[in-house]
Amino acid sequence: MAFPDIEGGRPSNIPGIPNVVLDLWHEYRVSIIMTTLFALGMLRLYLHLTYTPEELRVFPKVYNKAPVDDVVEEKPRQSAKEEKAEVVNTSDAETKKAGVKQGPRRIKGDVSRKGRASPPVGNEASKTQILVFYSSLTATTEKIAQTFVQELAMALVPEEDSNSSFLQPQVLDLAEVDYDEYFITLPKPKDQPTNYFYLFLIPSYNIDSINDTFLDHLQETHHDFRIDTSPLAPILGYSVFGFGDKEGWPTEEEGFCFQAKEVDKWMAKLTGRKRAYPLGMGDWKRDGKERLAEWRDGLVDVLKQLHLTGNLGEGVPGSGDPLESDAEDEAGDDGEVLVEEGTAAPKPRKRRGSGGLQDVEDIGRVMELSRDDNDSIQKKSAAPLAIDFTTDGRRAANKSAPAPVKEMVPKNSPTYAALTKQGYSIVGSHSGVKICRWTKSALRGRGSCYKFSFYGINSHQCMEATPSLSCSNKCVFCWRHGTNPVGTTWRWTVDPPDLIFSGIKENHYKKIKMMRGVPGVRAERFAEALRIRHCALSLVGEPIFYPHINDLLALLHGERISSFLVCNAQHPDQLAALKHVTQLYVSIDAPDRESLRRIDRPLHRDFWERFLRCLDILRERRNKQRTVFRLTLVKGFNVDDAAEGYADLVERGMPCFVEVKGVTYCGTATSANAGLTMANVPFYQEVCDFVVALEKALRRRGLAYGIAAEHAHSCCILLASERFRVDGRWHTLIDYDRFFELLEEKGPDGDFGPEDYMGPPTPEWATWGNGGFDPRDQRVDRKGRPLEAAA
Ligand SMILES: Cc1cc2nc3c(=O)[nH]c(=O)nc-3n(C[C@H](O)[C@H](O)[C@H](O)COP(=O)(O)O)c2cc1C
Ligand code: SF4
Repeated sequence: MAFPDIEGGRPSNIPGIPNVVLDLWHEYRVSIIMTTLFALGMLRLYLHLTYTPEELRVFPKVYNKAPVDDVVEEKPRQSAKEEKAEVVNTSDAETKKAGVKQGPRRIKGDVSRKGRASPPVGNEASKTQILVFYSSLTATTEKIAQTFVQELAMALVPEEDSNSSFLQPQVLDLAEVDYDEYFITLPKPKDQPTNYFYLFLIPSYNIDSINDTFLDHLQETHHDFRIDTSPLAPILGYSVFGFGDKEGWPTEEEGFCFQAKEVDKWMAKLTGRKRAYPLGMGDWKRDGKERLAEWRDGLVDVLKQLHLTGNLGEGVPGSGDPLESDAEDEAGDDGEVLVEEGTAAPKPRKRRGSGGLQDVEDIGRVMELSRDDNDSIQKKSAAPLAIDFTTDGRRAANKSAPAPVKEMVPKNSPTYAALTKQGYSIVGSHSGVKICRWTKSALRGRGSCYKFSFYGINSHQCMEATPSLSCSNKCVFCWRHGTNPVGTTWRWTVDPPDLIFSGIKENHYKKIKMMRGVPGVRAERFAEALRIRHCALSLVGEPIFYPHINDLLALLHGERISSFLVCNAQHPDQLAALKHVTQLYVSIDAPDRESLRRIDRPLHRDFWERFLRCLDILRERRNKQRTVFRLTLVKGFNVDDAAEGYADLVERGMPCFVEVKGVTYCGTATSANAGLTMANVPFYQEVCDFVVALEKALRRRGLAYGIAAEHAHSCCILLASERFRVDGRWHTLIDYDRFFELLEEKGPDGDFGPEDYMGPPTPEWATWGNGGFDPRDQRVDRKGRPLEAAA
């Protein structure tokens, strides 16, 4: 039906709209649309300029208290520094007095990435205020906190020292404090410039509690885009201790101390990782007091150090040390032979930026560069001034031998720089020490190396070192290949053993201390790690190459540090002259002459004769030294049909143990020379199959060996002589105290043997078929994600 047109009586096409409107629309629609859009735009702009956003309620849950709502006057901008986000708090009383309307707090200003600077520590005018925050439902922690603060005061603020730079520590209940005042900004100092140090005593509850509110607050603060992500960065440091109950929550996975872990995590974020001491944890019914005392002592040391040096020390934020990283170190550990990501043909490699870290494998390249670029250290030192320590120990000591002239790794050489960048500490001119990845892993409760499962070595108390960075082999699978000085003779200056001993210890402890701020480090293990109990002399190079190896061993043993010495079976004279070590390894990289030549690429022409002589020496000394054959399996090189050949060697050397380990893949760089790839790394099942075949081959020869233990995590299996099976149970662990007693009683050449310091039975979880992962720890993947414990 058509409608009559108003003007012309023309019927409209759209029902209900007169034609005149439509005509007007058609004529002016562009102008109408443009005008409307412009008007809308103006309106939006107006609203934007005049609208005041909803004020922030950072922490709505404040206990039975009126919220402290601070209104901040926006200050005129004066300088870039003053453009930081600023949160101003006043107390309730002040707020009321000023007549300020109570309401949510306003935060104005730009987001700042850096926290307010603290007054310089150590400055006489500035004091350090320790605040001990606690939560408590059933009052245990409250009581503990009161005593704890007194103990802390006694250690840091002695009565006789009225000038102490520490103020009396204060204890604060998290159920009572105003979180805005302590956990968004810092409390305003009263009389003098004050630095704050936060400590937390946190029990865990799996029910709704003050802890949840507190944690919510920390989390919200961190995520609030209006607040600096690290608003607590100005504090000097923090540390957390958790209480839990192992009866109800036996493991961390089951919730033991889970809220202390959370507080630690969020405080790390809010302070810009100022964890001054590792997270401590204690079972209030069992070891709580002891663990707390240990944690307190560690903290007191850190605080004293802080006041001496003005900072938290290396490895803790501010130092820029790579150890701060949460990432696991990829570098190899003791005797862990790493296959580099190989390519068939060598390719020219790009030089990295000078600031970048070098890979372990890059040392080789740097060494080459050092040879070329740096006045050819190696070429110069190749002068005929050699003392051959590898053929005859007595000749080596001959006074008529020309004096050595060169340092093996001079301080100003690129090799030195590359090694130190790698995390090696070079001690003297030819020794090195490096904190091993298992040491770090154990400190963080992420598992220990196989030596814990097999021999009871605590990885976090183990130092990995070598007195000789030089070696006489060029093994194809060695990640050190081409990187270290090589030679059949010692052509360098010889450092005294005491210098090496004190240097390796000092550097090891320094590296351990750098782990203090690393996430996940456990206070208990950290404290234990400050006492070296074991030394793996195997890091790089050939320890037995060092002319005073026996003296160095005596120094280690003198401090009751056990010695695991790994040698490459190329120095029979040194081996024969070696005095007692706790465990003596010989690397057995191939079952026959040709394979050995192909794999180890020894520098000695008579390598096979040397090798066999070493096995004979081992056999002769098997009742004196605790001997081990170390087999590293590299698929395609020394695995296929090799069991019989290895069995022959075992028959000849009759070691106490045979450790079989799959080569470890390290896919961080190309090595080229080795030409090995991931395909050369045997699967664990293949290692198992090999070991079973080897055991059978040994039994066929009438040799009494059995598969005693395994550590699937590092692809390592242990065959043991039946000498170490007592009453049907394997006894592969070592009684270290007994070893030292025997040594002290009978001397380094004394007449005692491996059975004399045999330890208790191998733990069930470590025996063959049970995986071997330390049940106390949490297994993680390379990215730190929890994994199921190895079956
Ligand atoms: C209700 C309740 C829940 C708990 N939940 C846990 C827990 O999840 N994990 C844990 O390790 N301990 C847990 N515990 C143990 C407490 O953390 C431990 O007893 C602590 O010492 C209590 O401290 P307090 O007396 O200061 O409240 C819980 C205790 C209670 C009473
Ligand atoms: S023995 Fe010591 S150095 Fe060797 S892997 Fe284990 S922890 Fe590391």
